[in-house]
Amino acid sequence: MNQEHRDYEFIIVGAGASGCSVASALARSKRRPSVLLLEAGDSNEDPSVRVHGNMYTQNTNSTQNWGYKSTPLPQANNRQISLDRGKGLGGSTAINFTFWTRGPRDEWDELARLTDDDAWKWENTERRFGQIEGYRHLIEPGTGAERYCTHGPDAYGTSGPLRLCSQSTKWSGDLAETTDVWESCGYPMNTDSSTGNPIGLQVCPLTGHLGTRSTAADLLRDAPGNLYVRTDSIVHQVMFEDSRASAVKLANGTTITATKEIILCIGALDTPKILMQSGIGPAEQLSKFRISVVHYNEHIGRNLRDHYYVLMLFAAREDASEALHNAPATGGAAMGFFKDEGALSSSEFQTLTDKERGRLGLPTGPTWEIAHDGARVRPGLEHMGPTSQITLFILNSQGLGDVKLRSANPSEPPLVQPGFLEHPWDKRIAVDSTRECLRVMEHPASSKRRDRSIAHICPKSSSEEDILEFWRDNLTSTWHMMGTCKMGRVEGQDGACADTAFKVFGVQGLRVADLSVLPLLPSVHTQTYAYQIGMIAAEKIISDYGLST
Ligand SMILES: Cc1cc2nc3c(=O)[nH]c(=O)nc-3n(C[C@H](O)[C@H](O)[C@H](O)COP(=O)(O)OP(=O)(O)OC[C@H]3O[C@@H](n4cnc5c(N)ncnc54)[C@H](O)[C@@H]3O)c2cc1C
Repeated sequence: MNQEHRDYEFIIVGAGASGCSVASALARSKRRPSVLLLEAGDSNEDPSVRVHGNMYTQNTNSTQNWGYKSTPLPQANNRQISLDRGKGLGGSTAINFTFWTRGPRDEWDELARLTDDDAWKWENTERRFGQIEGYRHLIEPGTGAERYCTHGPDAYGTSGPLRLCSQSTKWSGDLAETTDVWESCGYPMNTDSSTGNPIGLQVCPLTGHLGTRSTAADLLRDAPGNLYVRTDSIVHQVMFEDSRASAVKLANGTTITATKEIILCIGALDTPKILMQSGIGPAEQLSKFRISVVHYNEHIGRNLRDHYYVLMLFAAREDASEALHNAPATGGAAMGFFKDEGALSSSEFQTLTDKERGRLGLPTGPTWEIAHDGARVRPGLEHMGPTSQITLFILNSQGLGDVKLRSANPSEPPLVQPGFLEHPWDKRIAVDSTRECLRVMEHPASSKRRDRSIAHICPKSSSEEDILEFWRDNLTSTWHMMGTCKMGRVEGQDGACADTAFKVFGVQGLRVADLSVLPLLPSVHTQTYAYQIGMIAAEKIISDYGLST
């Protein structure tokens, strides 16, 4: 085993949204501690991997994606679902679809209540967003776009390192029309979702600017010399002296020592895997693979939750994509976050816990989402001619999955079994929301560009049976996995594996600061939560070690 000569005060593993946030804030703190950021993938520096126009396809670049797959899922007709995870500086933010959703203020406040910590309160998360956002307002007055986006340039932070932009310099007629169609069908407009209320039709910002994707790696720009970033460094194990995390062991056998703490930020699938490989996890997993026990915790790897979606494709009369594709920032999806009010009085609702019922009732928390994009000819589907696509997401999915070890070999991917479409609540939302999408496509307002007689990919009918079969054939992950190392006030209570300061129970010197720790599944896209987790963890570490004085 090679022992590296140099020690670091802090070692952060994983350079995604959360890892870059922790590393950047710790390294810039007044005391300038030595911080090593270890990332398995490469630097992602090549400009070709930053083309914002590839926002929906960057995840197909196999060098940037771990390429995990689920186990065959009976509730998805035994299909193995792609569980994309980004690799390289920026992590999943380097391959994601770039939608920036600040989330519901009520859910941030609920996180503050669950953790008994005001750091999570909306007013504090709003302040932190302001610190990292570098928003550019591209809505041009006089183009009609103001009707869809009433906020000004200051709704978001403007001087942070993470470039964001409003969706398009040219407001495509089709994008506006698509939004109008939903409005004609009774859905409300939300012209400013920066305020902590995502409900309604909106055009949310994207993480990119003037054709270039922004990623979490942008937080590392101009970092001081006490931040050491090392790519192509796969961590296999955390090493312990007694029960104190003291070093990490890399795939090449090198060990590197941390004198203060090790912080795992490798995402909700790899974090439980590495914890188990390091001897922290359920007894059954540790004994099955003969891993020396450091601390038993039956909940590591359990409570996996995620959003999932289906795509529906309908014929369109003409290709309206020209304006969008020629714009420096592409996008062109009319988005909508909606609450299924009917489901809130359903029998399926009654099957939920009091806690979950309370959460679903929060005024700003949506239950389903659509991204309805412009009519266009799609690569690989040219034979269909122009099509219009609805992506339909279930946001508060209740099914719990798990992450287990595949073998004792840390190079093997984890064994992941998501709990998609298992819970009656999920089925209820899938049926209600799919019927709504079909209703919108049937509405006379849709007829201007859509050829309503042809649906290429959609349920055979609006019967419950056909809709659920459609979901089983088509559902896939939204890659918003979380919850596999939940935090809580007491070990084991509600599945808690780490305390509310992110410290892993039962050991010292080890924190988890990524989406694994979230005790509730956000009702919007998750990159914003991963950045917040990193920033909040950094605030706690800085305070614990007096690094700001
Ligand atoms: C295809 C796709 C589309 C998405 N679209 C959106 C979207 O539009 N909007 C949105 O808000 N969210 C989106 N997301 C989700 C969002 O990007 C993630 O929730 C967020 O990036 C998670 O942050 P994280 O820090 O927890 O993990 P990640 O960003 O995944 O970072 C984890 C890092 O750890 C590294 N790592 C893993 N194992 C090891 C190891 N053993 N040793 C060293 N390093 C390791 C990885 O290589 C990676 O760089 C999308 C995700 C994907 C995959």
